[in-house]
Amino acid sequence: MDPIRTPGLPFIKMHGAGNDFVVIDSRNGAARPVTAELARAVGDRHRGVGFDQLAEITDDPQADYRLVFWNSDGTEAGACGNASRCVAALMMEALGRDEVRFATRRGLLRAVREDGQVWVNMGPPQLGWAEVPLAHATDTDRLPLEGAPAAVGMGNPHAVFFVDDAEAVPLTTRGPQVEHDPLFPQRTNVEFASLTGPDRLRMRVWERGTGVTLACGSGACATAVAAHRRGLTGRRVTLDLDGGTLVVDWREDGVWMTGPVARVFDGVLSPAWLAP
Ligand SMILES: N[C@H](CCC[C@H](N)C(=O)O)C(=O)O
Repeated sequence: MDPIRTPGLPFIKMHGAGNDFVVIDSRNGAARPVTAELARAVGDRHRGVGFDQLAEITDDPQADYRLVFWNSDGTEAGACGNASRCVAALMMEALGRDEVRFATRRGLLRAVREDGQVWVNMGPPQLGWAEVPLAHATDTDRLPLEGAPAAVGMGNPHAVFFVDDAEAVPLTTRGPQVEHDPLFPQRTNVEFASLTGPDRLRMRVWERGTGVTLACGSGACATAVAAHRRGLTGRRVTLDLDGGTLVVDWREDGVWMTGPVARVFDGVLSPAWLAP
């Protein structure tokens, strides 16, 4: 056997506005190699590859494919907007189509390519307290927490704070405090946003199970929805995140989102590393 080109587990490294992913294709009856332990090991930026989320593509009888999302702490995420866009771009290319339907824990989602941009419909926002989920009945537009954030579910929970200056927020202290607040029985992703122009927001994010990331698609959707509910913006919003700009459009049939997609490299996890 060639000692350098060894077989192993192939993956693709991608990012969407700096929100980075390892994509593993487990379709066609391939054994499902991804476990919480593997996700943690691959997610380690020093000893593994590093990612914000690992997206595993699997077979689904009702859709073109199914997506399973893992955080770098080994927990599963119910939704991931940027990985959904990245994988949709990959699958549109592979299938030679401008539209794909994929299954997630939340249900069937759709992505389309329009004018070279991949848009994903993340579904309608979940605005009831039990859907987010929150620990008890309360107004999701203004939670009884310091800073009165809004709670929005996008298949995963989000707490959105509107602040004068998102740049000034101490993300690494406020983020984990809110993530672990007892009001969120499944913990929460945390966004801080400030209005910078008409229908334009600056947003920074602390992700549940991952920490500070350069962008978060479901977080951008949740923030746009919360901003519109508060009368701060219209239904189509541009969000400037640390790693790039996302556009969200809250339409009749769900919250659509688009932004940049990059395929960075194709790699193979070596068998020796996989089974030391
Ligand atoms: N980066 C993702 C969201 C990951 C959310 C995850 N941290 C969770 O536990 O819900 C996005 O683009 O939507």
